[in-house]
Amino acid sequence: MSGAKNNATSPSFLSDKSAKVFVAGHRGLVGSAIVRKLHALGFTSLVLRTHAELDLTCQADVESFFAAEKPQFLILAAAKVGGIHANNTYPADFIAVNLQIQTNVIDAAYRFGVKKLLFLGSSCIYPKFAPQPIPENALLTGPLEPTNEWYAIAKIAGIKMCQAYRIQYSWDAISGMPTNLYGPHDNFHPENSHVLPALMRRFHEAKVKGAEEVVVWGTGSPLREFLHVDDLADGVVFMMDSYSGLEHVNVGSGKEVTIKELAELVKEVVGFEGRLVWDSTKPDGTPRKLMDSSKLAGLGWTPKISLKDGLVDTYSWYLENVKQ
Ligand SMILES: NC(=O)C1=CN([C@@H]2O[C@H](COP(=O)(O)OP(=O)(O)OC[C@H]3O[C@@H](n4cnc5c(N)ncnc54)[C@H](OP(=O)(O)O)[C@@H]3O)[C@@H](O)[C@H]2O)C=CC1
Ligand SMILES: C[C@H]1O[C@H](OP(=O)(O)OP(=O)(O)OC[C@H]2O[C@@H](n3cnc4c(=O)[nH]c(N)nc43)[C@H](O)[C@@H]2O)[C@@H](O)[C@@H](O)C1=O
Repeated sequence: MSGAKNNATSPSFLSDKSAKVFVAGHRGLVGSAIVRKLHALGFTSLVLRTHAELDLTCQADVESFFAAEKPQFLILAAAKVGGIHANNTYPADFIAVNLQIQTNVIDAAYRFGVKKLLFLGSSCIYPKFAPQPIPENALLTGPLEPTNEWYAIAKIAGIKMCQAYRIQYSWDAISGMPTNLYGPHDNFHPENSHVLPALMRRFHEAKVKGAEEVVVWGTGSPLREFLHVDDLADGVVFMMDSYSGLEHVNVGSGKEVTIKELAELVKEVVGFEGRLVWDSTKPDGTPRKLMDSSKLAGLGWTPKISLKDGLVDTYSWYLENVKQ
């Protein structure tokens, strides 16, 4: 990353709590956590639009929105998101919708005077067999995991778009790469969600029905790193205030578990007492994707919420908000 004009900076994010901040995707897992965090910090002028109010895949509508609202800061948490099955089943949606949203939003944000933008990618941008823990510079060093390469290609394009606008226009666009996330407002869809909310719902429903077994996908051997979304929101605000660089930044917990260990933990938190049955016809995906988050730690940020505490918090949210 040498030789680039990458020193664009903007005024401190936290110094003006009345600044207009557009949180795109504010009803999702990540966007809602960022809104909670910004409200707790005293931000008074958040700009929020649901998907129904503003379809970010529509360039003309995005332009009209920016022309009218002129936000000063932008956190891009709107995207087409899903677990391994959804990624594998709807590749056209994952590449097209994500390219459309991020291209429209990043370009309009620059042209309509946003001072700083943070783009959210994902740990799936890295090669399937990247060195572990995965450093930022492992990007584009090997083939991607096939189950999510369409989504990953879109996310890589988003990182590169932020870099290109920083280099050509000295514009303060940064990218954060979160690991697998979970928490309140997650998607608990039985097939299209990520593993943690999928298992929480399946164990809960099995407990209520008195079922003897629950099916879990794959072999149980893949390793995953999980971060509570409130930690991510804290990290995003930290980056908005403290990071202005060309390279994307990993945001992880630094702790990994096998899917089998995760399943046992979710089972315990939910209180399901039956057996686990492994469906090895379902894909395992990447064998391991622990990120090296030492760059963010070196800047002064570390996560706080343990997986066990985060699961208890998420299950209590699920009981109050989702279960029938
Ligand atoms: N969940 C995870 O484990 C991880 C997520 N990330 C990244 O974090 C970001 C947020 O993900 P997450 O919160 O989990 O996703 P969610 O699916 O929970 O939320 C996505 C949000 O995007 C909005 N949205 C989707 N399509 C459009 C559209 N065409 N126009 C306007 N808004 C739209 C949705 O709006 P509405 O609610 O109104 O429909 C929703 O608020 C994404 O960039 C994702 O890649 C990265 C790593 C892991
Ligand atoms: C965040 C990340 O999320 C996706 O990648 P992933 O990490 O593979 O995500 P996942 O949560 O869906 O699965 C994790 C593991 O868990 C196993 N597994 C068991 N039982 C269930 C189950 O019931 N549902 C799901 N979804 N998985 C299950 C599953 O077989 C796999 O081995 C990317 O597509 C991409 O979107 C991305 O960036």
